[in-house]
Amino acid sequence: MKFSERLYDKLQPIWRQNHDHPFVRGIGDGTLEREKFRFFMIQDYLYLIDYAKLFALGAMKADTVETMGKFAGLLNSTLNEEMSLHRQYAAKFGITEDEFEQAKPAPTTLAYTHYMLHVGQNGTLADLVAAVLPCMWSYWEIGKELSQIPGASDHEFYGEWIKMYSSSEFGELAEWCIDLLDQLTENKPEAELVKLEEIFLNTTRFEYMFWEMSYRLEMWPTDE
Ligand SMILES: Cc1ncc(CN)c(N)n1
Repeated sequence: MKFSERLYDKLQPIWRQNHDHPFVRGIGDGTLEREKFRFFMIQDYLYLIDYAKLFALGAMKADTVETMGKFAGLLNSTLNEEMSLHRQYAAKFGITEDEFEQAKPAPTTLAYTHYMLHVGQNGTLADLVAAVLPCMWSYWEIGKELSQIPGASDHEFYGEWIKMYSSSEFGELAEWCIDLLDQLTENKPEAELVKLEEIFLNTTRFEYMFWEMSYRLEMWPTDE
């Protein structure tokens, strides 16, 4: 069994919780309050800045020029394609560039990105890929599932988001990462696989927390 199949089978219960989260359901049926999506977009923009850095670290740790080039492509598509979706939504919400630049990460955003950057900086290439994969893979799964809801991809507000994450271009990037993790884990000892599983589990949990944070508009609990 490929390592990605083992991860997929093992983590289905948490993935289902992501798919069933009211934030995700609300995008799918168009009922999500715009204020929550606005909050999410700003936090996600900050998240993606750090996430893109993980791909730069991936290029550093890659042991072939081909893999290095793929990570460079992922960095480019995150900054210039995925984040352009956020810029388009920002324009719809009237969020200025300044507001994006001045925005501060919420605790969950900070914890999630710092965890990934810690793993990416201190771990192996396989550790890094295990950390970033739930992000790409789960959004692709969610995008595909929501795109099956009649009319969801044509929704005047949330349709663009669903189209981005259900697109074959996004899916190809996720598949490349899945294949890379499978290659990197071939013939690896069980102890190593258990460690990678733990990393993958942690960022899967953070994915759930990110939906929850956005749904609850969670910032720091102190008055400032
Ligand atoms: C929190 C989060 N996770 C995943 C993705 C998809 N790159 C995202 N934009 N934001």
